[in-house]
Amino acid sequence: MRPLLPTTRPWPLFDTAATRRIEVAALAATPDLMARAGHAVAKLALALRRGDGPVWLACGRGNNGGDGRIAADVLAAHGIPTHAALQPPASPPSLVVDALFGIGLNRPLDAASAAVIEAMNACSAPILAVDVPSGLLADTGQPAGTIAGLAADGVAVRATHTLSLLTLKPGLFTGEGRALAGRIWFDHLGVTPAEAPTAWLSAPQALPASLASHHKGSHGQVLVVGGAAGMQGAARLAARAALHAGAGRVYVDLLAPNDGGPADAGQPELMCGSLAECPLAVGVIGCGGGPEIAARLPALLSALPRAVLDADALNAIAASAPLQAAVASRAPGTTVITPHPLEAARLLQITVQAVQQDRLAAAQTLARQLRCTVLLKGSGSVIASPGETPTVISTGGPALGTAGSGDVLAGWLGGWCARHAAMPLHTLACAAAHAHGAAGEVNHVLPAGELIAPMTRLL
Ligand SMILES: NC(=O)C1=CN([C@@H]2O[C@H](COP(=O)(O)OP(=O)(O)OC[C@H]3O[C@@H](n4cnc5c(N)ncnc54)[C@H](O)[C@@H]3O)[C@@H](O)[C@H]2O)[C@@H](O)CC1
Repeated sequence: MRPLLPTTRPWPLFDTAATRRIEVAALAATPDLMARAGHAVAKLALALRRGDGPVWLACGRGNNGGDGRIAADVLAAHGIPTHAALQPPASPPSLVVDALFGIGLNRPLDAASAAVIEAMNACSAPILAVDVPSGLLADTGQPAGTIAGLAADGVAVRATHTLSLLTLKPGLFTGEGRALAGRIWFDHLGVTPAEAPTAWLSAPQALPASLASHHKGSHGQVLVVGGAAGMQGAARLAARAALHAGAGRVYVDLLAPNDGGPADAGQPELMCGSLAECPLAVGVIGCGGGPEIAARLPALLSALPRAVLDADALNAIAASAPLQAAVASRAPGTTVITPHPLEAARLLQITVQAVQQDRLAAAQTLARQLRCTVLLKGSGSVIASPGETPTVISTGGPALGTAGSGDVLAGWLGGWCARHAAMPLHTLACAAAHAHGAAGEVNHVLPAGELIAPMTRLL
């Protein structure tokens, strides 16, 4: 057994309904699934235990608790002191096994359950969550919350490790799931699902290498339109990213007066240009665009063959039904939008909380409404396109939470759309988001422009 991430292969994710169907189908041939699950938990528990104290197994009433009770028996058979109860042991535990709730959690927590979760979180020992950290919804990666009036709303186990059993669940990889699950392990219990996945978990994607005969004309053009007064850096970051992603030519159309100056004094390869000069370019539209971008959008949306729409372009589209219709009427497979949760909320006319409550559903709804690829940013970015199984990005971290990081992603994606013109936008969006996330997995502050060099090294 080894931790799942980082992964070199994509993994299928299955929501609760699919997991239950898989479980029913598997139980016919493999009636000892729970014994397998309990043994897997015990095996990992043995490896994670720190010190000589008892292993505290907090076991709920359902099958998640059943896994925990079998693990307790296996550990005891190995001579490990165990404490299978909802109250903590008298002496500090060497490991906490959270087997309170798994995929069966389907309503807000009551005070008693919240208290058990808080007691687990208060332990200094590592916490191994069985299947899903208790309190977290397996489908969405959001805490189930507590019944009205409890102070501990949103309480969930903060696991150091989670052993996902039978299937991998989407909620472990998006929303709060990434923060609560800790290091994720997986045991398929010997079952190969026949179901189509609910979503895919991303892996690095190899893109086609250039041929020796390729030249700058083969590598496509990008036109970045944005950079209103005071926000020109956003457009320049996007343009630099497009350049380093390998676009043959990158033009910048700054919305603030540039008085004949260079597109970017620090990056002489970038050129000034406009829609009239490069009508066949991939558009990267909206980075630092301000309200001024709205007036440019109708012409850009009707002319450019491929477009990445970001930031203020999305705010303008959210505020205008004709612009929404213009996006939706573009040819299928030619448009990507890259909203963060607030931009997605504006586009969907719902709250940010509603977007975050079910990020997969929000991205899929937007993709359907605007008939385009949606890259919903945030912890566990989600890519959805009409007719495609969505992808959850397995990379990323808080270092990406800085101004300009989204501009780099939009520009990079635009660069890849230009260079790899034959590849589907959905694939390119997944690949770009994965690479961007991988570059951001550092434990130090990372100004957005400094994402570009590690992304280049990942090529
Ligand atoms: N059946 C099997 O053979 C297998 C079961 N597995 C385990 O079984 C788990 C699913 O088991 P269950 O379907 O029994 O579900 P759980 O064990 O997650 O919990 C179900 C129980 O909790 C109750 N409940 C839900 N939300 C509650 C709340 N907020 N407050 C209080 N009670 C609440 C439900 O009414 C139900 O009684 C998986 O997560 C996994 O750990 C896996 O080991 C795979 C094999």
